[in-house]
Amino acid sequence: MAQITLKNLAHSYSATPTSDADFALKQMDHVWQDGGAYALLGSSGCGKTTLLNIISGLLRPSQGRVLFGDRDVTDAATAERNIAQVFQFPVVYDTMTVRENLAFPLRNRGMDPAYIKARVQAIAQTIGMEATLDRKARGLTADAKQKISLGRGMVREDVNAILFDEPLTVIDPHMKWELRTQLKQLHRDFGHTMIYVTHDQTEALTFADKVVVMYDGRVVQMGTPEELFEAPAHTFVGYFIGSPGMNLLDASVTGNVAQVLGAEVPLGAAYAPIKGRTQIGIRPEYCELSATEGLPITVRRIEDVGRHRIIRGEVGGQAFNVIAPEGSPIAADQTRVRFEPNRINVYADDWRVQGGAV
Ligand SMILES: Nc1ncnc2c1ncn2[C@@H]1O[C@H](COP(=O)(O)OP(=O)(O)OP(=O)(O)O)[C@@H](O)[C@H]1O
Repeated sequence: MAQITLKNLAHSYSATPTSDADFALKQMDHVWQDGGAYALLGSSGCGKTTLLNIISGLLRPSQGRVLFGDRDVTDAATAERNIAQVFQFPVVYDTMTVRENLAFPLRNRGMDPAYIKARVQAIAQTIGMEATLDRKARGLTADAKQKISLGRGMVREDVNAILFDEPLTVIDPHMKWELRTQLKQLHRDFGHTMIYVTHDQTEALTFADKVVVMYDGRVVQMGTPEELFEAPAHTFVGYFIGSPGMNLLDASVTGNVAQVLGAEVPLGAAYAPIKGRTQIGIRPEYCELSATEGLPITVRRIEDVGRHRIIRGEVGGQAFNVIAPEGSPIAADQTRVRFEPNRINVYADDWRVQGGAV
């Protein structure tokens, strides 16, 4: 297992990049801790696969270095990096049995047959395939084949890291939940460094200790699910994490007061003068309808989603969402929305500004 360091890393698919826009990955410096479970999350085209391919050695970065522990592996081929990879679609040997498929990476390294037998059995149990161990892979469903791929990715205990590229895409929804939970358990049991690429926030938040959010070729935040929820470092994180995402309103901020749509909104922290486009961000969970306090809101519709209700409306002509507890009455005179001051984040040109004591 190893700590992975990305030093001064950047990548352009163009041989002659001239501007930032030509870089699929903008310059970054990051350390991924040994034994961490990371999810790499972001929308399509933000650079997740590019970054994963650089870590695995499928792609050489146009700038910077990749270190596994103290070893510089920037120029090392994938095979030399001692990693396991699981891709979006199954990679299995059809003519082999499930057992032979799972044992393959261990046999290849000349491991002891008794160890192989026990290890394959343990992995088969984890992926729920003990009963099919002696069946040929040919003829199995896509689900089952992908479970074999996952099992093979996890069978070696001595790898530096396991990289998963959207591995649950072909798995049915119920099984997805089960496999995610098992992956997390495997991480607890064996402590491998795991990097899991996905564009699904539920998948990322349930799997990872640390979620790495990418946007437009940059890592915009690396944090625990709670940090991403409470203090999104970038407006994209606020929008992307949460259902619905964070509300944003243009504002001007002086000290611990924001001016929004001509009204004063108290903030939980004090801010030095801010340059650039200033916005306040507030999660729907921390908003509340009121008859007397806050900004005017026009309610458009109310959605019942089980444990709570989503009130969809508009503030200052912009879409705005409020989450209300299930069963709480909404009166006709509740035409305003108030915010919890301590839960308001302030942004300058999309980046979170740290406030100070009031
Ligand atoms: N081989 C390539 N040649 C040129 N441009 C590429 C190549 N591969 C990716 N890109 C570009 O680099 C950017 C990042 O792509 P990448 O595949 O890393 O994103 P992603 O976040 O993994 O997206 P997805 O979730 O759709 O797989 C995109 O603009 C993409 O068009």
